[in-house]
Amino acid sequence: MGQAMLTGWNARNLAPSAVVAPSLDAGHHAVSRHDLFRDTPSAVAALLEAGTRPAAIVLAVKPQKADAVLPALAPLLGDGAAGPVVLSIMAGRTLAALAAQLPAGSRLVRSMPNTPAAIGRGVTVAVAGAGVDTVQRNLCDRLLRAAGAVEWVENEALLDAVTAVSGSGPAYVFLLAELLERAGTAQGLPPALARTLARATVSGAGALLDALPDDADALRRAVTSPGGTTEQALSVLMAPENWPSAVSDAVRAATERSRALAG
Ligand SMILES: NC(=O)C1=CN([C@@H]2O[C@H](COP(=O)(O)OP(=O)(O)OC[C@H]3O[C@@H](n4cnc5c(N)ncnc54)[C@H](O)[C@@H]3O)[C@@H](O)[C@H]2O)C=CC1
Ligand SMILES: O=C(O)[C@@H]1CCC=N1
Repeated sequence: MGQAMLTGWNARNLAPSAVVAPSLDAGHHAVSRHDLFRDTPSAVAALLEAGTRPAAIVLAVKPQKADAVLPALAPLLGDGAAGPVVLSIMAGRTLAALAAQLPAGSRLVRSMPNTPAAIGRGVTVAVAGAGVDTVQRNLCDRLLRAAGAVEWVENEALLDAVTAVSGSGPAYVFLLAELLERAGTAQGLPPALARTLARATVSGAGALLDALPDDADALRRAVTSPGGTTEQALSVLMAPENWPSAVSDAVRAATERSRALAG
């Protein structure tokens, strides 16, 4: 996901210097390839040796790796209140859990992006922790907005359901493409044609949803001729025990998993 975000920044020509908040010294980098170092202590040492103090540190490791990575950031954070803003994209990991492993007063933002970030079509929800100032919040907003839309919320508890809907959501859509391809092949389509149709249908429908102001249910109804083929398919999919309960159960399970990853 960190790579997808960096791809998004690069695709939009947001070089590190371009995302530095105007009020910060020119030598301060909001993001650099150091962020991609796999070895956090080495990356921290390299930044300190270069005299570079980042304006933001993006935490994009697995939540399960956080315990190993967070303490290694301390030399960069110094006195937390005066240090860089730490922008986490880790699922589940709460602001309180992050704060407990970072110098006192560290300025923290928790966010949940999704993988369409790689083409600038992601959507992220973010929540700012105590003490994050306007400059830091704007910096995080610019970093996240380079990857797509950004929504800020005040209530951190919403992040678990956000993770279940939009963070994990692309996987549900890709699964639909997989299942459509498989079902088309089962109905006799050559596999290559089934693949082409499934991909084009999922991406085309998504693009239509994006391009038109209509609600999803209106677009669905527009496809559905009375007595036609779509109606037959939807009578299966929309049966309460099928997609309505499956999607609801899936989002509930993901929400609960996010809560369990709190740390
Ligand atoms: N994959 C997704 O769609 C989304 C993932 N996230 C969050 O992003 C985070 C990363 O998830 P993925 O990108 O899926 O995992 P990933 O395994 O693709 O990426 C994790 C990265 O962390 C690096 N890494 C591992 N140990 C490290 C260390 N000690 N120091 C520095 N880097 C280290 C790995 O080399 C790898 O590049 C997770 O916290 C996840 O919850 C958030 C939104 C969406
Ligand atoms: O599966 C996960 O835990 C991460 C968070 C949202 C998407 N991928």
